[in-house]
Amino acid sequence: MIRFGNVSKTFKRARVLDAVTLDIAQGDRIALVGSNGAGKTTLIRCLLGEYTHDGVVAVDGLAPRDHRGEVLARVGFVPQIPPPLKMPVGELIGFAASVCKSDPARMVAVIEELGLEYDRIRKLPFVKLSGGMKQKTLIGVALGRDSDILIMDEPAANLDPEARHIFFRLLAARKESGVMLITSHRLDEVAALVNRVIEMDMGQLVLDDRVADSVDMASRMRCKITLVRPDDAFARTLGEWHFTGADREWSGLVNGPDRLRFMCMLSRYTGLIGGLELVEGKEGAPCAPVVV
Ligand SMILES: Nc1ncnc2c1ncn2[C@@H]1O[C@H](COP(=O)(O)OP(=O)(O)OP(=O)(O)O)[C@@H](O)[C@H]1O
Repeated sequence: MIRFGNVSKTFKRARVLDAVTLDIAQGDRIALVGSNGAGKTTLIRCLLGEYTHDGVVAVDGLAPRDHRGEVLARVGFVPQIPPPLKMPVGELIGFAASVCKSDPARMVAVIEELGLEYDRIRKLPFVKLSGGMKQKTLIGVALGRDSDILIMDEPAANLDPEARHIFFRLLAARKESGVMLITSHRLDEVAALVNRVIEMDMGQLVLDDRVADSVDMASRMRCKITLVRPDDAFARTLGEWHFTGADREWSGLVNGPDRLRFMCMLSRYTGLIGGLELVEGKEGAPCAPVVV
């Protein structure tokens, strides 16, 4: 459905995306992770047709840069940084709904579900809302419409715990539709929602892991790691995961819901890992080897 082919982006002389090739299919729910400045937002902006770039970006064969209207008509988007719009919230909702051919009441319903009293904010200029209120309003706009591509750039960063919980519940209800791409610094928070994890580092894809569609909360994974050489930092990290061992041999258990976070951690140390044995099983039951 979405294709990035050898996409590179340079700002002045800084190469921010470096030959990114990635295919995204209908049904993919992707956590896009990576450290600050890795290139996640830039990749998204290329998909939205906002930046010129080298290489190919296509949504069902259409280049977003040349067919912005057609592509954006399919995209619900929550930006990381809210735009500094002076128009009152009510006007913004009315405008967004008319552009998306949606019913403003659907957007308002999401906003209220996230805990905002719409009547109290509808006359306020959007730019004067708090960070969390802006984010709730933008989530309302993105989720209160039909779209088969949902792109969210750190959407939960400013939400209070109750709103985060409701937000992820709303997303879980849309799990079956189209494509979801969500950037987050908290993989644990989105782990249960996604079926693919893509990690970026310095403008490149460094991990593309497809995971089981539903994480079995009761499962656990027995893991044995052999290092090519001892490493203090890795030993400390494994200690934090309650692994035991010394020098080159380490072993421990990883619970189902932590699986993605664990894999992401391992991906940072691939150069150090000489051998990896993963054995999966249910809590209390003997583990059967599935991956060696
Ligand atoms: N408009 C721009 N002009 C110049 N440099 C830019 C621009 N946008 C992004 N960059 C640079 O591109 C690099 C990648 O930025 P990007 O926002 O894509 O990273 P990110 O992975 O989304 O980071 P974060 O997790 O902090 O949001 C950074 O070094 C940033 O300074």
